[in-house]
Amino acid sequence: MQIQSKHYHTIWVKGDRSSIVQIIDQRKLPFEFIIRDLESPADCFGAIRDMAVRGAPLIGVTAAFGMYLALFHLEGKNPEVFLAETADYLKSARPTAVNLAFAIDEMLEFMLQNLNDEAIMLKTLDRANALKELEIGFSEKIGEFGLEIIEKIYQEKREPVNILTHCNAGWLACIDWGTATAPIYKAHQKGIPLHVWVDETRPRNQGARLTAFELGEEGVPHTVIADNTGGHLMQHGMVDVVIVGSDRTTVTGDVANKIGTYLKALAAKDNGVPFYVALPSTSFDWNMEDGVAEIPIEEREAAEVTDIEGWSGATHQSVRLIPENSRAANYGFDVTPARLVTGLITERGICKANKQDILNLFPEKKK
Ligand SMILES: CSC[C@@H](O)[C@@H](O)C(=O)COP(=O)(O)O
Repeated sequence: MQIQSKHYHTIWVKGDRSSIVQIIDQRKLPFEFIIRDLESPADCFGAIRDMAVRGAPLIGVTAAFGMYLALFHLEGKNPEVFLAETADYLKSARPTAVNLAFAIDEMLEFMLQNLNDEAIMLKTLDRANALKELEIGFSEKIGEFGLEIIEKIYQEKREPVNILTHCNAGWLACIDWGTATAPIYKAHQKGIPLHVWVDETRPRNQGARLTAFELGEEGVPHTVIADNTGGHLMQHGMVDVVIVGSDRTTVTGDVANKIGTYLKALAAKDNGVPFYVALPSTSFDWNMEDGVAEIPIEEREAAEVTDIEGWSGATHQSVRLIPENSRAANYGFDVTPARLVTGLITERGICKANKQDILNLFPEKKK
């Protein structure tokens, strides 16, 4: 059963019930469209850890709403201590995406400053909503800058532009627009003919399930491929550009993104295919210099590799994929060194993946 076309944000506060935050549960898409209520920091933690919400900007904003929901659970507690503990707790939900710590730190600072304000509920809600709008605005700007890359390729080629992407860095991951997908949506809206190669993105298949769903909803021509196909396509001139997202990019331009991204970057380098990373400034780690050595890489349950989920008719099923006595490892992300990255598409423009160029774009981050 394919769900009906509908474009939502991926998180919002429930109409007249400001103590309830709602999300689209991404675990059952594209076959089931489920909206879930989050009513506490623990609900937000669970949604992030179990990947009902996922994608760097969205998990940051979900945690921001988690901090807001903490205000409904203050009774009998020391507010300063409880909020600081809640911040640490939410930060521990997933380790790699830096947007999580960014959003939580912003919220904690704001809430501690306004603890004695009788309008703290409203003000904190406004702050969480402002972070949500910030991410949406960043994604849209990324789309405008990234459009220039696709447009230039089309002007030279005069044939549909073939773009390869990995995982889901789309509106589901970013509340609206997406990072890697925003340039694609902008180009499609402008009438530039294009086609997207969608890596399935084992083990959780965010490409096959979510990116393909998104592109289909928007009417963007696309083809889902097994994860190992990209190199072959690049060798045969079938990819004009690779655009991916990022969970954490160092100030030197090393890029952590979904496992398998690094191999795509290597293949792109070997074949002279431009490899772009689209990311908002909230996905930069301004304190890290060496991505391979320093970025914490999430390891998830082996069951995501040993078993595979699918839908048979209206039934959701999970089946074993590997021998009962074989072990499985499940690294969630890898790091693509800056030397393999053609450019970073940010909300302020496109820059090379090196410290000088990144800080020229974000001079306020210079130390
Ligand atoms: C703008 S989304 C960038 C990344 O968050 C995305 O590419 C990705 O790797 C998501 O991983 P996920 O494990 O699904 O949260």
